[in-house]
Amino acid sequence: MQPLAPLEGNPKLNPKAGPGSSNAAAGAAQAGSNARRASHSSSGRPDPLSTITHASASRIGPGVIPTGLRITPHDDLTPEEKAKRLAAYAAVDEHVKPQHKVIGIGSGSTVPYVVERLCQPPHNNSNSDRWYIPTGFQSKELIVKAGLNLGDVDQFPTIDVTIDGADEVDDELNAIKGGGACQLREKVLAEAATHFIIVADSRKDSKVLGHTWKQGVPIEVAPFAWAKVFVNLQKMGCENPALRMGKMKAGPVVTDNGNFVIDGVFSESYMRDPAELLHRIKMLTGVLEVGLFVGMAEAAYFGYPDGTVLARWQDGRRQKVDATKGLEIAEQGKKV
Ligand SMILES: O=C(CO)[C@H](O)[C@H](O)COP(=O)(O)O
Repeated sequence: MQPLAPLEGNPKLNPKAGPGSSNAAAGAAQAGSNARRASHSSSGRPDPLSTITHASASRIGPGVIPTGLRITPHDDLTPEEKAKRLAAYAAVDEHVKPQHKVIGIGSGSTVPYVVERLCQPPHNNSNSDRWYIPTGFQSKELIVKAGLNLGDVDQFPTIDVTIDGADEVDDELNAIKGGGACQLREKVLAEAATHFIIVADSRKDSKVLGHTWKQGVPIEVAPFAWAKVFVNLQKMGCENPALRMGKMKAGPVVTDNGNFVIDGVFSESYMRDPAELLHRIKMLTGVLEVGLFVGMAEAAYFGYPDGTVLARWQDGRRQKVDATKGLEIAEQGKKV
């Protein structure tokens, strides 16, 4: 087997490498990936810098051209989906300001409505010089399909606002997250954000964690260490920890970071002190992140099936919010 030729060996880029040259085949194999990116300096040699793509030019597979977001008419949504949309719209309208240039996008089924609203007036007017940072594959696709500028947290370690879903939120805005196995990146983006805002439907609005989310606390672990962490969780009193298994895939769920997830149910006394529980689980060697977000959210927006949205703040304030501003577009089922 020949190793892949260096960029210079690509016959499309280097006229000297003819069809008979040893580099031709390997060069042709590379052509697809390089031709789009490479440009040439005046000497005719590829400019090495041109292989570094600007983040906004990154595209996933067939979605090379942004497809835009199809907005489902509001009346066609189920009451739960309407509630998610209203919560997302309200949070965007209240927290994303024109001066915000770096926005973190969470994961789950509520977050697409966040992106939908960000693509509508007046928010879309600020999008050309804004960067969007995903918390995983799903949100990356959302950003790319919407034609928004895609960045990453290593380029933007400080984020203006991150908006994300949650599996359950308690009275003090502590949250369980990781139902979609994205908790590691989600927590990095929540922590990097000046404002971290949760959006959810009313089923997530709870008093004590574990009351409505019965699946347990999602814990991301290094694959080789999963069994050791599993036993340590049992020793802590975790009830029936479960290695999360894939659907339509033999074996465990593998996160966007290549790790496994253990879901651990803990007693109510543990769940009433999520800061202590988080600390204890995180101290287990092999644990990479815990889906307990303690004291991180500034506000949470809960959509109710009757069309109202409740905003809860970390200081205990509760407020009904008008979430209907963006619905004019949503009601028409437009594409943005
Ligand atoms: O933490 C998450 C993914 O890891 C999600 O934000 C959480 O599961 C909520 O998802 P949804 O909006 O679908 O209820």
